[in-house]
Amino acid sequence: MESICPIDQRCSHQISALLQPPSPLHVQEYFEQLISKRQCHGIKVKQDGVFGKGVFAETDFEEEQLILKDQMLVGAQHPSNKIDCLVCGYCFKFIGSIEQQIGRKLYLKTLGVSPHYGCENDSSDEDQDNHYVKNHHNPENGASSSSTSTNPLPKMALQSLMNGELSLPYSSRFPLPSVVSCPGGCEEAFYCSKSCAEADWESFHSLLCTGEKSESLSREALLKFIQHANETNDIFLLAAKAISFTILRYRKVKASHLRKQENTAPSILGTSDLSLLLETWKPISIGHKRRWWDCIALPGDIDGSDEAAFRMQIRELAFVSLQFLKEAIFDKECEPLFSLDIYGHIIGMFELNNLDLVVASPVEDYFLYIDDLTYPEKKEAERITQPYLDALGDDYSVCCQGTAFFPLQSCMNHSCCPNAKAFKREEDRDGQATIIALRPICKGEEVTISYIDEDLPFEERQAVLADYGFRCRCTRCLEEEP
Ligand SMILES: C[S@@+](CC[C@H](N)C(=O)[O-])C[C@H]1O[C@@H](n2cnc3c(N)ncnc32)[C@H](O)[C@@H]1O
Repeated sequence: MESICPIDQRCSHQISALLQPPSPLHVQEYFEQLISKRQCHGIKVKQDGVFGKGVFAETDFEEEQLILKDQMLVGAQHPSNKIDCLVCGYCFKFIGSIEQQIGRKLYLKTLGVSPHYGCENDSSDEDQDNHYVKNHHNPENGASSSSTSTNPLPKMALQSLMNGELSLPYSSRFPLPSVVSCPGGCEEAFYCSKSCAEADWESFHSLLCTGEKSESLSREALLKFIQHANETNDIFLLAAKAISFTILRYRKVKASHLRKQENTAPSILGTSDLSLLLETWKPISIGHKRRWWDCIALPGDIDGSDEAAFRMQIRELAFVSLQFLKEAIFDKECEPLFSLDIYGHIIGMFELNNLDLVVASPVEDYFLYIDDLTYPEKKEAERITQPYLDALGDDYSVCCQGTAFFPLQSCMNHSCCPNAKAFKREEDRDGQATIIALRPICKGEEVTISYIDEDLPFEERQAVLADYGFRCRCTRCLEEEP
């Protein structure tokens, strides 16, 4: 039976205001501000294209020229990747040291810590056919953890690597920022600097931290929410970040308004302000969205006659997740954000727009550097490094992987003959999205990327794009359509 969310009924007026597309003027102003902040003046977002919003060149670009570096609005490392890579929880740069990266990964594996922070083998089969998990727009090289570790090393050696007692040859050529702990004491989030720790705390983490300084209502409920997300779909963690971001912005803006009007009657405190909520929700309101259970493609192994039941199952999954989240961080003044309708639309927005978050690993660079040394330095170095490389197996090169919503990049439409692509260059070592021209692009031309492998045949491309909720009408598809 369908679960009823009382907030959907109670706040129907506010929910429809939140889901109303912002006016073209507001959209224009928002993107102009973003473009100026990002200093990527070669592009413009236009709203009147064939596919809604689109990004257009305001200048000529040469082949391989950088078009855009976009900062994410919300993003997260996949839980399963947290064993492989220790990265800043805000900017996603690798942190610690080469020794710490290697030691930590091997140590956690010897402890049998699984991607879901439980016992190994308890969930991997489930993942194989988990219909709720999807790969997002894949920029490039998304190497996945293959867990082919062969030769385990003694725990003592790994601990020495982690705590800095043991250093590996030439590792000082790959310096990483020192690890800064979470100010809330959760021991789950780490940062590259105090400023990243503070920015994350203020934007998202103060409500989602499970440490003793957490500002959540219930750390137990938060832990249940996180566990449920880790066991089902980590997109819920991203949705929680979007909600937390909006609540924290709402409180900040409201406090500053109140400071400005010191004489305002105290009764305004505690009353909900829809226009303020709409203002703080604006960055999310602008993203193209549909309800998750309406837009998700029907998996190939589900019969068409079971479609309604499948969509209901997804809706129920979101409902369960939302109940945990509500218990953990509910805010009466932002009540509509806890409606199932809004939750579904936030997740749908990620489904339709997100880009894979990929940051190359310095551990891979390190081993490649050792491999490139010449005799006798190489032999000497490998005497020490080879056991670690053997223990890591294929996993030595696993990059940071996650998913993120990028406000400007997400306005780029898809083409099966794109003129640009998401591509991390050697120097791009954090979570920003980087868009590069694939060929010369003239001023006025639309900048398009491919969300999928465009080398696939026509029907297969359409099947993969169904996951993104549309049938492609790019020039190539219109020509190839039978
Ligand atoms: C990531 S968004 C791109 C920005 C979007 N046009 C907007 O208005 O926000 C992807 C959505 O744009 C539309 N779209 C993008 N490329 C398309 C294409 N080649 N053919 C048809 N629709 C496309 C689809 O509605 C798709 O779900």
